[in-house]
Amino acid sequence: MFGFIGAGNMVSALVKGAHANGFLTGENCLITDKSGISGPALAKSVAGRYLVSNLEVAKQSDVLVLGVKPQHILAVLAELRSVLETHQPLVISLAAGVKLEDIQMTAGSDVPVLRMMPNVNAAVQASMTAIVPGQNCTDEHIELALKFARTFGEAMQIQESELPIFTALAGCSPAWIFDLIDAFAMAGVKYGISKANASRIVTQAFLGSATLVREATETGTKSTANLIDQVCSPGGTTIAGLLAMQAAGSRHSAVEAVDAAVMQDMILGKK
Ligand SMILES: NC(=O)C1=CN([C@@H]2O[C@H](COP(=O)(O)OP(=O)(O)OC[C@H]3O[C@@H](n4cnc5c(N)ncnc54)[C@H](OP(=O)(O)O)[C@@H]3O)[C@@H](O)[C@H]2O)C=CC1
Ligand SMILES: O=C(O)[C@@H]1CCC=N1
Repeated sequence: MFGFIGAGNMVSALVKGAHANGFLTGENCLITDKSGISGPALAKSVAGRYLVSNLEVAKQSDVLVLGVKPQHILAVLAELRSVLETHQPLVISLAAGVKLEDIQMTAGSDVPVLRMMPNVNAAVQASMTAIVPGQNCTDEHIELALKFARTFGEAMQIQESELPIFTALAGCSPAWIFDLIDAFAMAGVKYGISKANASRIVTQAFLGSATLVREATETGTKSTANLIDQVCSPGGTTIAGLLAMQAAGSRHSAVEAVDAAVMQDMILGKK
């Protein structure tokens, strides 16, 4: 049985993806929340069961996914500690920043805990998800977590020290990419195209470019630099635009975004 505490943006995306895959069904999915609004709606959409109490969900779950904000996760774990120590479900934290050490200490020293960092693209089974197992996780726990994560995209096991940069590059980047898509679409509007058409054009460009990069890098045929060269005709429109974009700080702003996210991850971890 999979239990979800929190039914917000991330859990909704992940449950939707895992349900589309057929992994989560009405039979193996329990959901709870705080307000009694988002949880019942999510449970209904996947034919899962909504329970009003965190403790009830924890008692009935073999895998307990904590999808509450980083600021709330330790309080929720403290509330559940005695149930977790007795039942020993695999506890999966989605929280950015909050360290395994703190999760373990609050959940109880024998409880298997694991950090997972998915992203909202899980809703369309296109997340890039990392898992970091804690000291009590067995190979079976790790396999189960990877199997679960692969129902809503790709998944990999990494070290906890790599999670801040992974969180920036995979967890946060969808928002930055949505913002870029919106910015290019607004440029289309400036030139008289409707926002809807401009968004559709730009979205297909992002989708196609990402697919091409993945194919070229996986087959080892071309690097991203080769692909850039392929589009930039000498004296053409693309090189003019690319140099303008770089002069405006596009590359620097990407690194600045990552730096700020990594810094915020550290701040969340200290709270
Ligand atoms: N959003 C994202 O793209 C990503 C988020 N994450 C992580 O996922 C976690 C959730 O983020 P996100 O989904 O965006 O947050 P949301 O605010 O959308 O959702 C948080 C959920 O937690 C519930 N909640 C809060 N307190 C309690 C409580 N005491 N008991 C039970 N439920 C509670 C809320 O209930 P209610 O709905 O009733 O208010 C809500 O459903 C965070 O830790 C974040 O770091 C990780 C990767 C990506
Ligand atoms: O903004 C956040 O903190 C969460 C973690 C990664 C994406 N959203």
